[in-house]
Amino acid sequence: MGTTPPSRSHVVMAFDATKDHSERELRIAINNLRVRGDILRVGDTLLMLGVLQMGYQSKACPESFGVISIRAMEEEISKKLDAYANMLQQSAEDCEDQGVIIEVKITAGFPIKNVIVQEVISSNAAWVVLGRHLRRDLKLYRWQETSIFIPCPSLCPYQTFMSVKTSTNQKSLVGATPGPRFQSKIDVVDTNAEGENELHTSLTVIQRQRRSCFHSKYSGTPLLFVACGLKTELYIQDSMTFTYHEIQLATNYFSEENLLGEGGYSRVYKGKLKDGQLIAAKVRKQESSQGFAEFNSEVSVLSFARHKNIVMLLGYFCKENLNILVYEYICNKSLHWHLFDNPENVLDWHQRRAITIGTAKGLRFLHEECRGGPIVHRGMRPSNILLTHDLVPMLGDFGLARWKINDDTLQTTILGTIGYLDPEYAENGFVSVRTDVYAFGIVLLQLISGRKIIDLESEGQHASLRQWAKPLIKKLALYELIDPRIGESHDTY
Ligand SMILES: Nc1ncnc2c1ncn2[C@@H]1O[C@H](COP(=O)(O)OP(=O)(O)OP(=O)(O)O)[C@@H](O)[C@H]1O
Repeated sequence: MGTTPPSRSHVVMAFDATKDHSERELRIAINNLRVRGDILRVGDTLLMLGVLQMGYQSKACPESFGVISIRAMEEEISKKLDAYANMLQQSAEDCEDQGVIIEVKITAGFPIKNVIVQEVISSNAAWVVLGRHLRRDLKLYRWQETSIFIPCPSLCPYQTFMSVKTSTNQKSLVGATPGPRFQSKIDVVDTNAEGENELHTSLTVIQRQRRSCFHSKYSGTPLLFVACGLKTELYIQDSMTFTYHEIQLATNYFSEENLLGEGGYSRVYKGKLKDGQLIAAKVRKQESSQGFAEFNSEVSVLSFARHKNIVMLLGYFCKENLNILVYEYICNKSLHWHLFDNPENVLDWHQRRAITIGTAKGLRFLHEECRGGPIVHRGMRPSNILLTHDLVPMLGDFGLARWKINDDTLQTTILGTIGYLDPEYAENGFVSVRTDVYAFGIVLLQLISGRKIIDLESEGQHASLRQWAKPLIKKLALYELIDPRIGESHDTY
């Protein structure tokens, strides 16, 4: 190998993203790089650079580089970025154990070699590893005087390693203007190369990048870094940390009077912070390992899911076996309490309608608008819908929530409450946003009818809400579904 590269901070692994690469192929390539030990070191960043040769069209026909083609490219890049981020999840976790961060970047540009060169310069890379499809292009580079080529084990599809001198020889090496290191949106960059011979071509690049952030405790966290390169997750974690003492004081040392309730995995205490903010502190039962998974899930999901119909996580405390989540306090109990435990003040039709719409908005936000991809709540039921004093619904209890990084259904352990589980999930463990939509449908039936999942006062099949409601819905006898306690107050339309 000879020379030691001047900078060890970045290693670029470039591949042709126009071609298909399997997860296994990428994992083997990265593993091979890791086990060598001389290229990737602790503290390094491995940039997985996928190059799409889409810009070629634009070069041939620049006027076609309009809004439509850019949009198509953006979509293609986003799709690829999601797919590769997904495929690299496991490798990123492996690398993280070794102190190496993986970044994924998809760039559409032409000519492909200039795109790589630009990236090498802008990331100040110490090494470049080229995928086999790109290898033949290597001949075109004038890098030989500063490069060392290393043959790779045959299994590895990334067959050429190259060390580049990034500090002194940048311009003479490549002759392309360095692009911005991180971009916060998709950018179109046109640069005229100033280098020699074949590198005298115009370079058109559209790119998008993500930095991997694989939470060491909750691997379901998606890649959220679109381009800015900031470690958003770490920032949130640091700023959201409470001390144990703060929570102790706020809850009057977790006194019984402050106990709001007890779930399967935790106890929830009301409290008041020094600045007057009311909180609900959810303390995990130490014996519960499922509780620890739930704790991580809530932190990961609620750190990013902020919406007017979603309970806000203010912070948390986490030390060894002691995990506490700190939420804003929601003052008016749960929908379950209002529907089933508060016979004196029955919710009227309009209130139920507003609660339905607010709940649906919270759910739509999770499924369609949340940063980082769809979130499946998996615990949609009236006891997890908290109400404010003016009956605004707030979705809570994200212990079972999962990121859904792509559109495929995800198979998982079946957790949830019987009666709200859709058949696909209950029978096979396939979870998707439809899991929540089904549960929402059941909650909707409960809001309309005021009935529990199992009505102990009814007999036989009629005891089950779903079996009771289904034939009525089928024959469109919808008025028969309506809670008799609200009489004629409903809006027929
Ligand atoms: N942010 C909050 N504000 C006010 N009360 C809350 C808040 N979060 C939870 N609670 C209340 O604390 C109690 C326990 O909540 P938790 O979510 O742990 O229980 P659960 O949903 O009943 O049970 P499980 O965890 O088994 O699903 C419930 O009565 C709930 O209404």
